[in-house]
Amino acid sequence: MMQTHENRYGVLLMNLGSPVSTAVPDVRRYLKEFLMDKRVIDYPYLLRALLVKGIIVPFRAPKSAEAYKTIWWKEGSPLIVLTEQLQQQLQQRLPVPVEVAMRYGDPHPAAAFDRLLERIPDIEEVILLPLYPHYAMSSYETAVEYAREIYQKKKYPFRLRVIPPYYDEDWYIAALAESIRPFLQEPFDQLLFSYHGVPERHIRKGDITGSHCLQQPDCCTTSSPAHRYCYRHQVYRTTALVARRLQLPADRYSLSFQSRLGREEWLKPYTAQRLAELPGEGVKRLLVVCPAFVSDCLETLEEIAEQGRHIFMEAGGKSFTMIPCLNTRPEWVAALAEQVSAKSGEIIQGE
Ligand SMILES: C=CC1=C(C)c2cc3[nH]c(cc4nc(cc5[nH]c(cc1n2)c(C)c5CCC(=O)O)C(CCC(=O)O)=C4C)c(C)c3C=C
Ligand SMILES: [Fe+2]
Ligand SMILES: [Fe+2]
Repeated sequence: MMQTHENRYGVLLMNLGSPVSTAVPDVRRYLKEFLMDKRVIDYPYLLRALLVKGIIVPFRAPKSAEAYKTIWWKEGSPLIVLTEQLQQQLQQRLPVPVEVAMRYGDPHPAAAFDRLLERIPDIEEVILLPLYPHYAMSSYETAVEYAREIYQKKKYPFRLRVIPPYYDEDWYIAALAESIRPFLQEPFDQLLFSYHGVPERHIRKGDITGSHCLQQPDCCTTSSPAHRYCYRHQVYRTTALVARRLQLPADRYSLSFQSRLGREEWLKPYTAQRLAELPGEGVKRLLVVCPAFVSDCLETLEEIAEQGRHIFMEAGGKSFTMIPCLNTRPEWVAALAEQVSAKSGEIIQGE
């Protein structure tokens, strides 16, 4: 690849990560790393260690391993395979190197930074593109802070630029809405936007005003500087913008939160509960989309497409259609390529 001054940069796609296999010890190792993250389970270290290593992981690892077995592909974890395919597709559209890193497990961000440096020894900038459209302490924030820590510790010679959360950006909304549009051609009663949940406490903790989030029912639709870090506001916004673009009336779509873990109150309504209730409310033909995930993964392929479908059909549903994540849709790849080329992100380090 011929390097001019303008293209002495590289791209790093960052996603969550998966276990290396569906064997219980591998799932245990992955869950430990994931749940010991202080931004995921944000209790004091000793309490977190006791809870995670003593209670959650021993019970959850065998169950999660079984769940992973139902969705695993011959090439590996869908999340990893789809992220690598996205990398390859993006690479075909860009004149600069594209690498992948995961927040948990492999490939590690240090290995990805090293590869970028190897591919362009005089590289000036790395653009970090988190594959999370919304800001949450347990997703976007932990990925970016982890990459930043490694970047600072290893004193890399390039700048690090980060693409901010894109939950309300036209290029993301257009790609998401157009991925949904073909599914609206068949008769349906409602489109459910199911987002990964987080504890309500995380939302209050991230409130930079200290007095806005979850203090009144309409906090997320009342303008506030807190929204920059409010996951609930951001998913409401994505939903409203996609619905507007698709001209969906208010009674044809709704929003819920999935994947709750533990006993705390998480964002509501819970997806599993709504799936059990919807048929009784006359919603018999359901479409489901999961916009918190860019790549299909355990939480879409197993929790929604398998378990969620079962709950809905048992409750009297007639049809359940799962809309795939953006994965490697050409419009999505093209939109990402354009964003990266525009270098519109914030320089977080090395200015
Ligand atoms: C306290 C626990 C968790 C929080 C908070 C959380 C937030 C969060 N997670 C994602 C995206 C993904 N999570 C995935 C799996 C997964 N999530 C948790 C726990 C929390 N997530 C666990 C324990 C697991 C592992 C599987 C299981 O045992 O249920 C995945 C899929 C990974 C895969 O390999 O396919 C994704 C993706 C977001 C976006 C988020 C906050 C908004
Ligand atoms: Fe999760
Ligand atoms: Fe809010």
